[in-house]
Amino acid sequence: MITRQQALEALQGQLIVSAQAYPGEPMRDPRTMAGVAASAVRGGAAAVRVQGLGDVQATRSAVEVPVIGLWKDGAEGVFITPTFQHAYAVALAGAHVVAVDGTRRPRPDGLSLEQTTARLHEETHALVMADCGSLADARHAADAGADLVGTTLAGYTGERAPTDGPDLGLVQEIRRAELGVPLVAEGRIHTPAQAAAARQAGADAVVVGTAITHPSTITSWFAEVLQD
Ligand SMILES: CC(=O)N[C@H](C=O)[C@@H](O)[C@H](O)[C@H](O)COP(=O)(O)O
Repeated sequence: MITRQQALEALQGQLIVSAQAYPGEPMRDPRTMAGVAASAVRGGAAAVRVQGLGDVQATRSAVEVPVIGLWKDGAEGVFITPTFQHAYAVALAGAHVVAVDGTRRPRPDGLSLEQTTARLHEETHALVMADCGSLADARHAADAGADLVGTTLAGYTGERAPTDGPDLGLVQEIRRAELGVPLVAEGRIHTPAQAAAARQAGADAVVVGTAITHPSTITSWFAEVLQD
């Protein structure tokens, strides 16, 4: 049993690895993704982030580090754990931290982020990570009671232009705003140097997904440079 405080302390200064396979992909299978997550832990990940109830359950059994769970429903608008029911199910599946859409956009169930967070805190032991796309989102999420804020949606919501690598400018802005909640840099961190730069910019923890756990994308990076 990992307590809230232990989960937050375990993440401080650390690498979190996101292991996700997308609909229709060959690796989209809970046992496979739990194995990928466990491999990341062997390599030094202090926590893992996985998608879908089956992957959360399988990963909980496969690793002893905190599990950040989410449930993607769709691929546009508010789709990362969009409603309280999605979030509650992710918590019941065993996630220590539930990652939810942390933007200021209306949620499909009509609840505010604050109501969603409060109900999750009341009804489960899970922490809430708000996946944000801007400083205004992060501020709003911290006010709404989120336990962690992430830059996960930077460049995906129209509020900020997508950057080639991580949006370090947003990391710096959120750090400077001193919101009083841990800040997680996430999104397009593709190299160890970028992970270090995200820490340098003020992130308390860094999530790397694609560059560690998405073989078809990594393969394409190599294949592209060999073509002419
Ligand atoms: C925008 C969105 O849907 N992000 C998702 C959130 O869970 C994942 O698809 C990303 O892989 C994850 O955020 C890690 O980012 P990257 O794979 O760039 O290291």
